[in-house]
Amino acid sequence: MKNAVGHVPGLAVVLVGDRRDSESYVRYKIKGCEEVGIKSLLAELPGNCTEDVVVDSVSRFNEDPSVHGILVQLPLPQHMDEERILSAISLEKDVDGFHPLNVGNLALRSRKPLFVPCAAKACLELLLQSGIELMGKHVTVIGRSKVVGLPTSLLLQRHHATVSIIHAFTTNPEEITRQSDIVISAAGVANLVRGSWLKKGAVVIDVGTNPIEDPTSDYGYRLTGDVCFEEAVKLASAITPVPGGVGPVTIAMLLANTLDSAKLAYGLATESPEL
Ligand SMILES: NC(=O)C1=CN([C@@H]2O[C@H](COP(=O)(O)OP(=O)(O)OC[C@H]3O[C@@H](n4cnc5c(N)ncnc54)[C@H](OP(=O)(O)O)[C@@H]3O)[C@@H](O)[C@H]2O)C=CC1
Ligand SMILES: Nc1nc(=O)c2c([nH]1)NC[C@@H]1CN(c3ccc(C(=O)N[C@@H](CCC(=O)O)C(=O)O)cc3)C=[N+]21
Repeated sequence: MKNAVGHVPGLAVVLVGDRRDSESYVRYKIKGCEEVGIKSLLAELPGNCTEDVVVDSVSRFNEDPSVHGILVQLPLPQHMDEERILSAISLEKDVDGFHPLNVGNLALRSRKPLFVPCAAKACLELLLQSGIELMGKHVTVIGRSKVVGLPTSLLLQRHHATVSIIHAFTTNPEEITRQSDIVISAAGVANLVRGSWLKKGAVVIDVGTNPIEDPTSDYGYRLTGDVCFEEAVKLASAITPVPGGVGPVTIAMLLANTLDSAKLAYGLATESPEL
């Protein structure tokens, strides 16, 4: 085994524009890096810059050997081609797991992606660490985005769960969730999932982080989940709160992906960890 002393993992974050929520999520990520000894680099670009400027920034981080993970904070400004920018991140540094090849390899059970998106990994980690069996269980994922819903549903299928996916065009979503052993909500709609949507004993994971106005808070808003917690907590056998639930675990998974990437780069690991 090679001596790991002196090897410092590095994470580069590209933040385009000045959305307050994005700025605060990026701050959490950088704080997380500081806490565990990962070097962080931040490229802050103006919202009106060109797509090429963002791609150039990504390319510089691709070339930088001290950087093992690159994250382009989403959403990007409307005028930018998200697909092009995310595809510019080199596969070995795609710690967000959004590169089409990583997504494709997650979908193909005969293959293994280098990195799995952090929020999906966080949901799985919460379930596994809580000793919740997945094989044969009916899991409903609300949302099908590249960031959360899609990778979560793919990852759970790899763990042999039977997965239903609900999106904005699903009629009678509550009929589906009421039959589910586990409900994972990532719709970005405050209080979407009511107590009446759940069967007794269901496991509920609330990924949603929705800002709602709150004049009593320092920032004028506070975060609430997709799940009506007061109702759901009466039925659920286990439930995650917002804040203080999936979010901090997502950050931990980003740090874990960055460490895994550094290990591969320094030859301290030969393949990505099992999913
Ligand atoms: N805690 C954490 O670690 C993280 C939290 N988040 C939070 O998770 C939430 C989702 O994020 P993200 O996936 O990026 O958001 P997107 O807006 O990209 O995706 C939302 C998904 O939810 C679906 N949806 C929207 N409204 C409804 C509805 N009324 N009923 C059913 N489905 C609906 C959409 O369907 P359609 O495809 O049909 O449009 C879409 O697939 C946000 O609140 C975000 O802040 C995100 C990442 C990490
Ligand atoms: N390229 C990219 N990758 C992402 O992973 C990504 C992204 N873009 N864009 C936005 C969403 C959102 N997201 C969150 C991560 C952590 C918390 C989090 O830690 N929340 C805490 C703190 C909330 C607070 O108090 O402000 C909590 O829920 O307790 C929330 C949301 C990652 N995302």
